[in-house]
Amino acid sequence: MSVAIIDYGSGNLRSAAKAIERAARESGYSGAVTVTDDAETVAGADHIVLPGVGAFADCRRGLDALPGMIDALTGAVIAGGRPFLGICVGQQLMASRGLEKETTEGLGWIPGDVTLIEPSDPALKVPHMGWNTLDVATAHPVLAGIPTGADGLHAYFVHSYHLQAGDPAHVLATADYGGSVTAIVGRDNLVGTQFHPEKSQALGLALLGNFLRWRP
Ligand SMILES: NC(=O)CC[C@H](N)C(=O)O
Repeated sequence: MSVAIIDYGSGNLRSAAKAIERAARESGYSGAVTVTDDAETVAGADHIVLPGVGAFADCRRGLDALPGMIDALTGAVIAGGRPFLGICVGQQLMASRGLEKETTEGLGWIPGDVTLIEPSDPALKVPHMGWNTLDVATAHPVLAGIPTGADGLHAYFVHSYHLQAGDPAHVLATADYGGSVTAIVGRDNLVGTQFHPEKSQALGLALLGNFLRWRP
């Protein structure tokens, strides 16, 4: 058993790795947690996590720059059906395209574009930065046991863009920020969070533990 966290120079990996290690300990996950830039390690992992901060295009370039990584990732996740978690821009990369500053091709796993959020209330600043609750559209194993809705636990967001899925069934949860903002996308063995589970305290720890237990 192993979980690979892909290191493609996008930063923020330490906090993601630490949170996943803690979730692994607390959920009794016995596998290794590895931060790696090696395509073969990703190809052999049982669970795969793609974090990401910064601009969509920079993240795409970073991923492309790792020899064999896109093929290894696609092989493991799409052909192999291994459980995948994208975090923030790692989640945005699941889309067909990112429209941040320039148009950049995504992995195309969740049809749709990553577009600027436009809160209806001008007092709400972009980036959307801070804590927000989740409204669940479709119950999902990674959300098992997590209180959601207005009285639910809070997730931590830092973003200006979100994934507008072409198929509404791919949006598993939203947050309200002057309108609906995509919070979690997914289908089959794929899941992605716009918020940062590694900074989302109780909600994040529970979600990461659920992800490690997930056998889609
Ligand atoms: N938090 C970030 O790194 C920002 C992610 C992405 N560029 C967005 O604004 O949606």
